Amino acid sequence: MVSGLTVRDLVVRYGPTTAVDRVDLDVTAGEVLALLGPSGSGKSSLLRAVAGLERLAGGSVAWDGRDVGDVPVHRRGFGLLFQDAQLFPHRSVAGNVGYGLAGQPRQRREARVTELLALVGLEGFGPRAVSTLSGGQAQRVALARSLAPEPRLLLLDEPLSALDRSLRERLTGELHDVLRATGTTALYVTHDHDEAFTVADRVAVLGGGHLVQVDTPARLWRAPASREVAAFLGYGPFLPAELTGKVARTVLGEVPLGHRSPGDESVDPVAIATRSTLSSGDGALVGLGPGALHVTTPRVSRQQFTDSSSVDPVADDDSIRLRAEAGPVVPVVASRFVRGRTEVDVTLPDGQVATAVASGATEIPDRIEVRLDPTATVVVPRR
Ligand SMILES: Nc1ncnc2c1ncn2[C@@H]1O[C@H](COP(=O)(O)OP(=O)(O)OP(=O)(O)O)[C@@H](O)[C@H]1O
Repeated sequence: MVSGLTVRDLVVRYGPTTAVDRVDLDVTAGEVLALLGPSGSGKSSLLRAVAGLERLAGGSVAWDGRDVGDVPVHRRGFGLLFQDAQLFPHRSVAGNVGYGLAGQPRQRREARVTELLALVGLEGFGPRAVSTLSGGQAQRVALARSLAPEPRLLLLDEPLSALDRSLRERLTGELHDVLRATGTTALYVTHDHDEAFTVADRVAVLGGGHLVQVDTPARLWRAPASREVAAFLGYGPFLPAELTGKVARTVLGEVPLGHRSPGDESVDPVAIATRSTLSSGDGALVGLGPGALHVTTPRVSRQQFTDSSSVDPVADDDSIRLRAEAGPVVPVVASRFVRGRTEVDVTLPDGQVATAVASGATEIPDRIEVRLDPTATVVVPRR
């Protein structure tokens, strides 16, 4: 028997707009799957269709192999958690958390409410009026309320997006822990890839209503299927690359393709799997991830290092060696000191602007030498 959620060929339309276009998706029991994508990509429409809040224009939604298309929202056994906590203002915190347990004996209900408040870090908050809660506390109460009836599937739509960044980061970790501790099966809508990567076992990327890629966070990060996915995850700029057998050659240097010699950590097996599917005729793009460009300090102070174009490649043995070690020297656009390191925006030889990093607070001249770290790049098809 198929266990968990099965979505097949799902279509959601609003008049002429197709918001979800023939999507197939599986969430197995106990799994947390994030739906990630830019604004308007169809995430909420897909989630609402699973919940029963949106009419299906095509396809099916099933739980444990049974179609739930005709089952009304409140009978699906699915819990919902939205961006706005939507707590009942005239009930206490305990009254909110216990709302879905109305049919249970009082003692059992109270014990469950206490247990859930402890789980979300709000021990002792039961008697509080919800109007006295901070945004983060209110969202935790909403989470406890949605978990109370032990839904077989929890549907979360941007549950943290109304909170400020530091609180959001903290609650993302807590949410991960709570969902695991309760063994909750969940579908989690977010436009924030850090949030998706922290909370989910697998991430489904949507673009224009289509499912573009589904994978574990680590595999998605290391081997995005296209430039669009890579750009959405934060890679960029993208450098045109010429594929020559075992490397992708760019203006900043070479990135190894589907090949690794023993002890060579510069390409990981996941990246190899993707990169080996690129064929040399198609051309490729190398996307720069965070930290892919380093500001380097020339080891030898020579005139050649101030402008790489002035290096004579065949001058003498020494300069050939130096040339091989040097990266391009590029003009600096701007620099800033962020989180203990210096980020430097530079103009690459092809005119694109990229960010290079230097450790610590470093004095940055007008032109710097940069070097590419191939382990922080991705190679994607050019089309
Ligand atoms: N009630 C509606 N009526 C008409 N069009 C809608 C409606 N809801 C959504 N849409 C459209 O459907 C498409 C998908 O919207 P949806 O809200 O599912 O995307 P999303 O990825 O969740 O976006 P966001 O992150 O901004 O919430 C968009 O083009 C949107 O304008």
